Amino acid sequence: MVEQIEKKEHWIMSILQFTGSSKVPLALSVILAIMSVIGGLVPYVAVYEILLLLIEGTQTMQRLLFWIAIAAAGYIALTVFHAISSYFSHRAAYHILEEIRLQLAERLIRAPLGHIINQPVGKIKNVLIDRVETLELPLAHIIPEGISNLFLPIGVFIYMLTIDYRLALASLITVPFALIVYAFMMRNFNTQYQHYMEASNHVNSVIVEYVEGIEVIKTFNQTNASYEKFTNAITDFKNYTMQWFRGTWPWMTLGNAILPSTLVGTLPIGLWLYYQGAINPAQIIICLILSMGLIYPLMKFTVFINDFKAIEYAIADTKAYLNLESLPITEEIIALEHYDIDLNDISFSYNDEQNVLHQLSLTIPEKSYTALVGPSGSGKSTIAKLLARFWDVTDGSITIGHTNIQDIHPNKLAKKISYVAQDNFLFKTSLFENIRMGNPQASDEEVYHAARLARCDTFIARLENGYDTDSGEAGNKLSGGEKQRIAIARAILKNAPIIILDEATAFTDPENEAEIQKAFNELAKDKTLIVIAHRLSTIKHADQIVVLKDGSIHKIGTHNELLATNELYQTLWKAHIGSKEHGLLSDTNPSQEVSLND
Ligand SMILES: Nc1ncnc2c1ncn2[C@@H]1O[C@H](COP(=O)(O)OP(=O)(O)OP(=O)(O)O)[C@@H](O)[C@H]1O
Repeated sequence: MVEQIEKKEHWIMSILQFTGSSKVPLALSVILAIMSVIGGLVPYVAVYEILLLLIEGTQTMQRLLFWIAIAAAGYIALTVFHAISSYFSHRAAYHILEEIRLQLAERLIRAPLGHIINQPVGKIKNVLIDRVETLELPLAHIIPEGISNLFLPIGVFIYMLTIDYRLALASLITVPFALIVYAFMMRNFNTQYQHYMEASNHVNSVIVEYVEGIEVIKTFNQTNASYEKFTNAITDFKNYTMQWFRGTWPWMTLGNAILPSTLVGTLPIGLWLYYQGAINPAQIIICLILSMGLIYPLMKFTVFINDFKAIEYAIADTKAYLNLESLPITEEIIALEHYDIDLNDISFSYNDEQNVLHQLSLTIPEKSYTALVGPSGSGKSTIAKLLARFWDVTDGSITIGHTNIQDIHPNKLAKKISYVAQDNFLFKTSLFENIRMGNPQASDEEVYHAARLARCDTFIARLENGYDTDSGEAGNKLSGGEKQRIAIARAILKNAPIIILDEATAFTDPENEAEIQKAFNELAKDKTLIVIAHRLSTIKHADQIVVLKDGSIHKIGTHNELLATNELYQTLWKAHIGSKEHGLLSDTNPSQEVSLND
């Protein structure tokens, strides 16, 4: 993700855009941090005054107590203002993180769903959780600590100038030398940091791949090769960071040794001025003390240089998602009178280069049953996803009830279509709540009824906690077919007039498959049904079967018409029957075969 660092806008400006209602806490945090710095200067002044009293011999208990009280008040102000500044900066930081995450979630919902599906889950999670989280620490700490580490030395230096400007300047004698060393150390910082981020992203993706693919790795006995890739990535990352560290460490040590050696200037010059009678003992003592503490806060501030880079990269990654194009959304609510679907001369390309659908036209009458068949890659799933507006068509239009789906508000469209995929996602809650998601207003009885219609009740009853079983716990115990039946129950509850069904390719259990068919039948009653068919025997009774080839409609007809006249359909049918005979498909027992219209 390092490829597109946002150059146009500085990250500070980007962060300010996310501050929203936390602008006031943020401003308060800055003001209080400055007040804390001023409080931090007071004890130095008090010590100087006490020194003066002692050297001049004018001290009285009352005067000494007065300055001690002033010093204590300054110290208390430093601590209290710093603490409150820190509180406000944390509040602002959490608010900014919340704002960024909400905006990201909003943008993900508005972006073409296909774009999101196309992204590796690990990458989105990485940005939404980890990258955004990296902002918290620096954002919360930069204001109170950054301001005090930067402004306290500046304040101390100004105070030294008021005591004796020559000693003040003498305290900076080492700074130019240290800066030269640091400049040398930082000469490749941007490039090195970019490489570091690349290496870090690589190692993260290899780890995610290793964990996600562990089943395949084991099945195909890839353990050694994959483990080697995994360990190599980790070792390479370690080697890279070590090499970077080795390259900078000597310079850092040298710079850190030179920078705080302020006594190199203040001690000889101070003594010389003292013997010249140009300054008094109080001036030399306080300047020596101040000069010794002058540089350390500045050195602490350098820690933030790394944090600034981390923020810059996190903001760039975040903005890459925030800048995702969003589907044009109409706010107008159009009432749909009926649900005929028309594909008018549609073409579609996933990558703006090559069309995968070519000027395709199709009419799907309301409450009819349409099956999409064709060789792998012919465009069946693409059509289904375009109907659900996961993407917008590149050319042409799709209408429902003569209304272009682009003119239907996405929430409304979502209400009208149930998309039952092969790989059905169960949310991390009970199976009962997973079904209820189809219609959050549904009563408990309606949920049970939908589950019964979708033939879920028997297998759910087998689970120890029944409907209350957590989906995570149940996930491992449920077959793909059983999960699909949960999705069907959800869709039955939703009761949308249009059903798109991606028929599962691989269910080996004939009993399960017959149950799925029965569940489909319940779902399909009185609905416009579009099935992406992988098993032709299940769609024999479809009103129309659309045979697709290379992204175009090859032929449309009923099963019998196509079997009699269409060569491609005959081939597909033979292949299907062949695989049945060879037991590759489960529906070997004709008695189990239940058509959708049975
Ligand atoms: N997300 C995607 N990004 C880019 N290209 C894609 C994407 N999904 C599908 N394609 C391409 O679009 C074409 C049509 O694919 P599609 O998945 O619609 O075919 P299909 O008929 O459903 O195939 P299958 O029966 O194997 O599922 C194929 O060439 C495929 O490689």
